[in-house]
Amino acid sequence: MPHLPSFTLPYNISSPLLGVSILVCTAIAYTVAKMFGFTRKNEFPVEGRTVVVTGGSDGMGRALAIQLAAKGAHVVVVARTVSKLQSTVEALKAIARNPMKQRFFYISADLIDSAECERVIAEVTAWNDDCAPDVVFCCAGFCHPGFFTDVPLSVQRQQMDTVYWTAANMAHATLRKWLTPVPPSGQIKNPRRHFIFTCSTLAFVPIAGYGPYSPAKAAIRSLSDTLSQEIEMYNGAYSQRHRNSAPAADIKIHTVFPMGILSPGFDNEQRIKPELTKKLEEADKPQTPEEVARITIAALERGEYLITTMFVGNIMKATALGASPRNAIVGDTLLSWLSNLVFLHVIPDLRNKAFNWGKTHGLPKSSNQD
Ligand SMILES: NC(=O)C1=CN([C@@H]2O[C@H](COP(=O)(O)OP(=O)(O)OC[C@H]3O[C@@H](n4cnc5c(N)ncnc54)[C@H](OP(=O)(O)O)[C@@H]3O)[C@@H](O)[C@H]2O)C=CC1
Ligand SMILES: CCCCCCCCCCCCCCCC(=O)[C@@H](N)CO
Repeated sequence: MPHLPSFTLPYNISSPLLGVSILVCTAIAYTVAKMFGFTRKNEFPVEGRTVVVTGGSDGMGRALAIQLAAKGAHVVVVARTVSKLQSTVEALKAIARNPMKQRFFYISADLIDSAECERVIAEVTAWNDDCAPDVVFCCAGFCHPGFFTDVPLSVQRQQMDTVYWTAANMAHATLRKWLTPVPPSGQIKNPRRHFIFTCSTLAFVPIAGYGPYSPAKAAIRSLSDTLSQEIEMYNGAYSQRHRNSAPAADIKIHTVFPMGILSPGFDNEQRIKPELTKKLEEADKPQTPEEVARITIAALERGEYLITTMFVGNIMKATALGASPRNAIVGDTLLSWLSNLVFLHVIPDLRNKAFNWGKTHGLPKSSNQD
C-alpha cells in the first residue's frame, strides 16, 4: 500500500482566532454579495399598504394592480375611462389576499392636467383615513410612433404631455404631499414610501420611428435621476425627525424600463408603426403585461433603482448607465463594459439598416416630402 502523505497545519488555530476568521469571511461574503446585488430582505412589502397605479386600467398598470392586490395591498387605479376602471376594480376584489380587509377604489382623471393629479392625491388621502398613499406607480401613457417629419408637431407635443407630463405632474403632486413637514411631536413610525416611474428601454437606445415618443421617456429618466439625488436631502432631514420638522417617511424613487408589452396600447401602435421600425426592433420579443409586472415587483423587492425586464433590456441599460445610481456596483460595471463592446457593433448596424432601407424602398409612403 502506498503511503498517503498526511497534511497537518503548520500551526494550531485557537478557537477565538477561528471565530474571528469566520466573522471576517462572512463580512466579506456579505459585502461581495451586496456588490453583486444579492439581498434577502424584502425591500418592497405591500401587504396592508396603499398603492396608487396610474394607467391601472389596462396593460402593464392593470397587471401590476392585480398582482399587488394578490399580495395584500389596498389599490387605487387611475385612468380616464370609467368602464375599464370599474372592471379592473372587480378583478382586484376577486384576487384580493385578505378580501375582508383590503379596499379598492378608482378615480377617473386625465393626468395631463396637474390640478387633476392634485385631486387624485387629495381623494386617495381622504379615502385612506386621511393618510397619504405609501406607493405611487406611474404607468399612464401611450406611444405614437412615426418618423419625426411625418408626425404633426401637435401630436408630438401631445406625446410629451401624455408620456412626460402625466408622470411629472403625478410626481409633483405626490412628493409635495409626502414632503409636508411634520414637527417632532407629530412624528409616528411610517414605512418607507416608493414613487415609481415607467419609462422604456428607448430612453437608453434610439430606434428610428420613435421620435415622437422616446424623448419624453428620456426626459422621465432624467427627472428620475435628479429626484433620486434630491430626495436624499429630505431623507437626511427625516433621519433627524426627533429634533427638527421633517417629512413623515423615508422615500425611494425607482424607474422601470420595459421592452415591448403585449397590451391594448401596443396593438394600436403596431397599426401605425413604420416597417423600418419593426425591423430595427426585431431583437425585442414582447412580453405579456403579467410577466412585466411580475419581474418589476421582484426587482422592487430586491431594492433595485433602474429596473429592466429582460436581458436585452439590461444590455441596453448597461450601455447608457452614465451617472445613474447602480443596482449593484460590480454586476452593473462589468455588464456596462461588455455592452459598450456589443454596441460598437449595434450602433452602426442600426444606422446601416436604416440607410439600406432607404436605398431599397425609397422615401416612406407617408412622407410629406413628395
Ligand atoms: N406597450 C409597450 O410596448 C410599452 C409600453 N411602455 C410604457 O408602459 C406603460 C404602460 O403601457 P401599456 O401597458 O402599453 O399601457 P396601455 O396603453 O395598454 O394602457 C395605458 C393606460 O394609461 C391610461 N392613460 C392614458 N393616457 C392617460 C391620461 N392622460 N390620464 C390618465 N390615464 C391615462 C389608459 O387609460 P385611459 O385611456 O382610459 O385613460 C390605460 O389605463 C406606458 O407608460 C408605456 O409608455 C414602455 C415600453 C413598452
Ligand atoms: C444584445 C443587445 C442588442 C441590442 C440591440 C438593440 C435592439 C433594440 C430593440 C428595441 C426595443 C424597444 C422596446 C421598447 C418599445 C417601446 O417602448 C414601445 N413599444 C412603446 O410602447
